[in-house]
Amino acid sequence: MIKAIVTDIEGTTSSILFVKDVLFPYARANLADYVQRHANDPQVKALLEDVCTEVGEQLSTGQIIDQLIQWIDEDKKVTPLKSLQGLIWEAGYRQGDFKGHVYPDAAEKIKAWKSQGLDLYVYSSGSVHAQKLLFGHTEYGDLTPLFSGYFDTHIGGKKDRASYDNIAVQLGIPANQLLFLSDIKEELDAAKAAGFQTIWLTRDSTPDPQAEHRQVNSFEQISWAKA
Ligand SMILES: CSCCC(=O)C(=O)COP(=O)(O)O
Ligand SMILES: [Mg+2]
Repeated sequence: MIKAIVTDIEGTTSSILFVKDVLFPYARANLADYVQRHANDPQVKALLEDVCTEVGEQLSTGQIIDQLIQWIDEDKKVTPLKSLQGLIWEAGYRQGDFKGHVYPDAAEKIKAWKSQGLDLYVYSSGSVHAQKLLFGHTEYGDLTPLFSGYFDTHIGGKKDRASYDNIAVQLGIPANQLLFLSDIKEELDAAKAAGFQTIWLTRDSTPDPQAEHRQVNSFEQISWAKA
């Protein structure tokens, strides 16, 4: 029996191309200007210090910007980078430069599950702020009221079993009553090791019935046995 669903974003509810071709380039193009203008804001200042801690040395603002750009280019899931990206995307969403992409089948199922009484959570490498912005600005309107909570890399990396142990403890739900949805096998392996049920979104390829986690290419195909 499933009590709650925890979903990934990129490649699962939302297109990889939206993240890679819209969000990441927008953050890259606006990063230097944003950091220079906000370097003394307490929140940004703390994030810039976290970058220095992460690399293990004191860097100038220019060096921090270069490091952040390198991490964007390498798609590194480093917590201060993900937090800064969220702050930069905020302006893009508010100005209407882009909308948060959500596949129609995902939007429909998320609404249906919520109305059936399931609790829905997000677990993404994007910061909680970025997650709320994406689901708050979709072509189906604001989907954030459908979610009961959000997790990002502050709880741990998505390929680490301990992160899923922590999520289950925080939710107060036995892991075997939690369903995790993702497009990345290593994330699903970690969730399964923690006792979660798992479904693998393949989106652009035909599901493989022999795969280690049940594969589907649309939320429409997601179902489970009712105990
Ligand atoms: C919150 S949208 C931006 C997604 C993002 O920054 C990212 O790194 C994708 O991570 P995910 O864990 O959703 O695959
Ligand atoms: Mg993903």
